[in-house]
Amino acid sequence: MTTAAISPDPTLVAGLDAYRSLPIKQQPAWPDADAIDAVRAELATLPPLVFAGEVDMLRDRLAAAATGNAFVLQGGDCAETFAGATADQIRNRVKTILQMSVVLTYGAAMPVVKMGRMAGQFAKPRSSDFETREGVTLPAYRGDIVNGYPFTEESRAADPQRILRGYHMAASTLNLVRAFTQGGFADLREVHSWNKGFAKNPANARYEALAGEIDRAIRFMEAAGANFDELRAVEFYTGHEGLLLDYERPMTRVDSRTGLAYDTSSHFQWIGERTREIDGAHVDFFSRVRNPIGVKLGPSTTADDMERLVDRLDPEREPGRLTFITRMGAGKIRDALPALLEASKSLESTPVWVTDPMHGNGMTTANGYKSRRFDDVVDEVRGFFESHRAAGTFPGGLHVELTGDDVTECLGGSERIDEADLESRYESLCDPRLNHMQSLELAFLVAEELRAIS
Ligand SMILES: O=C[C@H](O)[C@H](O)COP(=O)(O)O
Ligand SMILES: C=C(OP(=O)(O)O)C(=O)O
Ligand SMILES: [Mn+2]
Repeated sequence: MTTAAISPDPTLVAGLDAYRSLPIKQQPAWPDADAIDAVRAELATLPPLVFAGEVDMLRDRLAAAATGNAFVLQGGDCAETFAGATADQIRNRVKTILQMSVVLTYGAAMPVVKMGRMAGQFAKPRSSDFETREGVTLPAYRGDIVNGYPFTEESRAADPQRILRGYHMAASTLNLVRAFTQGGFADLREVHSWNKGFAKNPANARYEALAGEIDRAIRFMEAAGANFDELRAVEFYTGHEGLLLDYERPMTRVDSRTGLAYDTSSHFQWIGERTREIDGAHVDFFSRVRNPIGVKLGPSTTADDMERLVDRLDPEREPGRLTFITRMGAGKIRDALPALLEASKSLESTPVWVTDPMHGNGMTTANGYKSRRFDDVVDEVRGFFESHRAAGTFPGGLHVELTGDDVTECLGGSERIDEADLESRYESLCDPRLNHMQSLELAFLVAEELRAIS
């Protein structure tokens, strides 16, 4: 039986553009208004990157995390780059997320909702609109979808053609992610092979031991007659900061099945700490799409801010619709988070509570690198679990900047990366990421925290 397509409601469509008359932050200064309009028009004709039905499925999965029945793992680069969209780098990131999720699933006996900060994480909010080097001031780098990283006038000028390139890079990244996660590579029976190719280190050895246990359990169950063919494919979702509305708006389409608007640039978008003002463009725009939406909450968030965000973004109080990603900083989380958790109890909303232990823990080293201490990351994660235990709320997920490569960007971990080591392999164009080993170490720690509450 076929169902007739629902035609778009003109009021809904007009509402999607309401943000254009609201205050908006962190957008590029496009030099040519006609050029950006032409790009928006072209983007609106290109196929969606995700299907609305998948978005609905993710909302259901997040509803399970909101109610204590699943855990969300979201990871990937701070800033994806066009040059970094290679098969090797994408595979290493996917493998790292799969490995972390095995550690969490096995440790906590709980389904893990897997999501990349991938296939669209190209736009960056910045503390300053400009960067000065040796007396020369140019526009700040805002991500590959806006301008180039090289410090020249030409490269730093915002170029709308980059939006179309960003779309195509997202499409090819997503295509490979889908191939890996649907085509047998992510089969749980391959649990050992995901560890291959990574340098030997203590976290890998611990992973290998766990993979051995999983293997034995699978062989036992297979011998007992279980059919594991369902393990061949895994659900893997994509998300990125919904920052550049000249990308998000043209990617938003009215679903012919339901007549509702979906931002088809990815399954999930989050609103950043710098763009979450209640009467601003971003909150208005994302209040009108059906995707599950995240909001970053920094240490200055008040209970009132949170309540107003719930009213705007989750008026129906629908589990899975809203995710709060807290990024307080290790020194502040134990003071800032408990009050929000308490206040949330009277809102009849069930947000997914996710910890981002990266963005509140930035520092600059004496030799000039943006970095983070692994110990601070761990401390914030512990503070997150402690606060939830005390409040009786569910710590529903982890959001981290990571790469599957052996970079040296964050300090510490059992490899004891120090300031001098940062010089050997610092590749991020924005914030420092956990490397493969630090990511696995963190997953083991989170699994222990989860086991303690289950
Ligand atoms: O990823 C987050 C932000 O874009 C980043 O932390 C901003 O960095 P900045 O302070 O160097 O602009
Ligand atoms: C910009 C980011 O974070 P926040 O909005 O929390 O600063 C980010 O996640 O890259
Ligand atoms: Mn970042």
